[in-house]
Amino acid sequence: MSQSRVMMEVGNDGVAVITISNPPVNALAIPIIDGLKEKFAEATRRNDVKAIVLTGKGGRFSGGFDINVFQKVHGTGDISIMPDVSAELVTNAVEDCKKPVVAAVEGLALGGGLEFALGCHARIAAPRAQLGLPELSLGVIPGFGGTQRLPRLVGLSKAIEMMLSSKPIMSEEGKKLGLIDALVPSEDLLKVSRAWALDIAERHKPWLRSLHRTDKLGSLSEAREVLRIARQQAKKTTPNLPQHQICLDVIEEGIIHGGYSGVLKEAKVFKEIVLSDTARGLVHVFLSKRATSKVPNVTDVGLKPRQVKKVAIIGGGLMGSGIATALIMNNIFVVLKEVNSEYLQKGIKTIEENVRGLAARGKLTKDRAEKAISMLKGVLDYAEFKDVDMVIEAVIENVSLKQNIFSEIEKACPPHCILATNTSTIDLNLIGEKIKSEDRVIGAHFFSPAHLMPLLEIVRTKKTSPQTILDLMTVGKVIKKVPVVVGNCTGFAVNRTFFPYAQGAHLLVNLGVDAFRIDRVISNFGLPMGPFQLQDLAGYGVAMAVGKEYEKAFSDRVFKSPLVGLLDKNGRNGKNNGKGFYIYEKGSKPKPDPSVLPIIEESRRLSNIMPAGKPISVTDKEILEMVLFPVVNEACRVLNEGIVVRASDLDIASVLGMSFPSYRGGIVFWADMVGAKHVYTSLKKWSEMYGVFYKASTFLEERAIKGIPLSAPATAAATSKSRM
Ligand SMILES: C[C@H](O)CC(=O)SCCNC(=O)CCNC(=O)[C@H](O)C(C)(C)COP(=O)(O)OP(=O)(O)OC[C@H]1O[C@@H](n2cnc3c(N)ncnc32)[C@H](O)[C@@H]1OP(=O)(O)O
Repeated sequence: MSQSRVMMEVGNDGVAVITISNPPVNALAIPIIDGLKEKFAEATRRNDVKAIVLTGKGGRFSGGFDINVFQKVHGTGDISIMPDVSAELVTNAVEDCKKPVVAAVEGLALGGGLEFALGCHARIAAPRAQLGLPELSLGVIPGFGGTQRLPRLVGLSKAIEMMLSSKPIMSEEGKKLGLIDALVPSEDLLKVSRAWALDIAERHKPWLRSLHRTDKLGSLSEAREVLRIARQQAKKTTPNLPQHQICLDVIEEGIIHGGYSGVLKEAKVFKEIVLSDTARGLVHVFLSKRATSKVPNVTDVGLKPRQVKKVAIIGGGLMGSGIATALIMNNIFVVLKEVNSEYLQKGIKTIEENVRGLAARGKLTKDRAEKAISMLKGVLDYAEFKDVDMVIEAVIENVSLKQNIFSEIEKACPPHCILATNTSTIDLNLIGEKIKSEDRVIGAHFFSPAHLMPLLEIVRTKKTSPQTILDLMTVGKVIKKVPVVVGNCTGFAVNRTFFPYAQGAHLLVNLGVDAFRIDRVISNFGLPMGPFQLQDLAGYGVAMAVGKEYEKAFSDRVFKSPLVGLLDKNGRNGKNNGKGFYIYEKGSKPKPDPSVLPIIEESRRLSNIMPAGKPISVTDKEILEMVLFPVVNEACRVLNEGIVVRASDLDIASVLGMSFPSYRGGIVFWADMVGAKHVYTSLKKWSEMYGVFYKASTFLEERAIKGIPLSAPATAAATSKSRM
């Protein structure tokens, strides 16, 4: 097996070309590592081999160590699965090889892939190859010597920037930095690399071992200063991520005690950090994100996605204009329909501002921005709908209005056209009730701002055809979203799961807990802002409108807080009108607004739930759990009802739709780390103290009692209830 995946060919020139072949990205799986060990040993041994070229098949050098192995380590806790690559292979077999080794890099060299190239004696690259060490984004640090060799090739500051940001550079920049020795057209890559390797063998070119170089490191005091500043910055920007400080410590070891000492420390620390909760969470998110593109009976039944070239959007409000922006920026023609020219012009203006704003921030070139804007056409009737491939309705949340629109578009659009709605709450069966083509009705639930937020929740009904789902998934990918296919229910997967989030926070405030403390606890946990600041941002109108929907759908477990109504009555509408829980001043962080306190007091008086009229006393941990465990509880109901294909889809949806911290792996993953039993017993206790809002779901109760993880696949009984 290993032999078939790492190939070696020895040419008449005496150069052995060792090729990694593991499509699609030539990940360094364990058989590949074994194959590399074997081929390097053979090439070193053979007398007819003068020099070696290491390359990857299919236009990609390597996407790094096989991330699935991390998952196995996490599942088993057995770190011995990890092979010794850093010392035994990259250092001893490659860098200290008796024959020169040149890396021929094309497409990408990431993580362990780049680390192999760093261990070679020269690196020749094709244009636009991505070079990077993204390990920190997986919660680990580079483990094949990257923390030592990269600073020695590109300088300390640049190496730290590349590792801490996890962002790759292009081979063109790599050439300027000295990471790449020569940049050559793809077709010449192997030819030039072979010649380069022979030149080293014949001493026409220098035989450089990266680990032995010191010329780019600067003096010890300069290096210490660079590290000090990097540590300070990392502390500020990534306070919950241990891998950043650890990576800097490992880099420092090599600077003080020499590269090989650094390599040894790196290997030791790597084995510890790979087992950290952060690595578990981030690896889970990486693999789960890719799993969302596998939808049973949709992506595995041989259907081919049809191309969507032209989309009509009905409604140019905040959502409609954001969706239109996302589409035109990715080369899809958009027809924007509004009811009158005033609204239409407003919608078009918003879209143009969105696109030009992105160009101003350097996200796309001016030319690309103008091209995108030219792909938009505003209309006031349905004439242009005759050749659209998809319609996305994005009008206000009104059932009969949506039903009328669906009847009209069914007549105006061609028979293959996807009929999508961007509703965030209304039952899709209701929206499609009055038309014949219910198989083409689907939810395209974007998150605001739609041109920036990465999640696309695709809502299917029992009648939606697999082709329609596949086509919308494809559009999602074209516009660079992560499409997650979910079933139909109030709030769908994300908003439904998170409806108790704001309610839990309100319940605590009404029990006497300080609102600003709650926000602090939640943002320290890793969400970008707490629930009250989030409500300020969305405006209280949204909170009141969706609150009513949830009261209708989940009357057995909602908490009705008088607070939002009171804020509204007092003329407050959050950030919109500058009167929220916080004071918003340009250029400074939001500050708690003391004038909101009497309104909170009034709410407490009205709700009258404080035990014996006194505020409850809780720890920060309890605050966190009293806000998030009800969310976990609702997630359990979503899983039980089969609203998502797999638990990890809900993790991805929570990370991308709600900004749940990715390093905690998503809502279900986090709950399993905390333990279903603890979630259940806590909820049980609080439901006895504070009422039905905390009542544990049967799914949670069963799993807690039986010791089954919440993420374990549903039982046969539950599957039969699936809404997918
Ligand atoms: C010890 C070492 O220091 C540790 C390491 O090397 S850790 C690994 C470091 N490398 C990385 O983080 C790179 C991770 N991969 C990526 O960023 C992207 O996959 C990529 C830029 C390589 C390619 O992106 P793209 O073309 O959009 O394809 P993408 O869908 O992401 O990946 C294609 C397939 O390759 C898989 N894949 C990509 N990189 C992988 C890796 N390092 N290990 C295992 N599988 C990998 C993906 O899971 C996906 O599998 P699927 O088809 O079954 O869903």
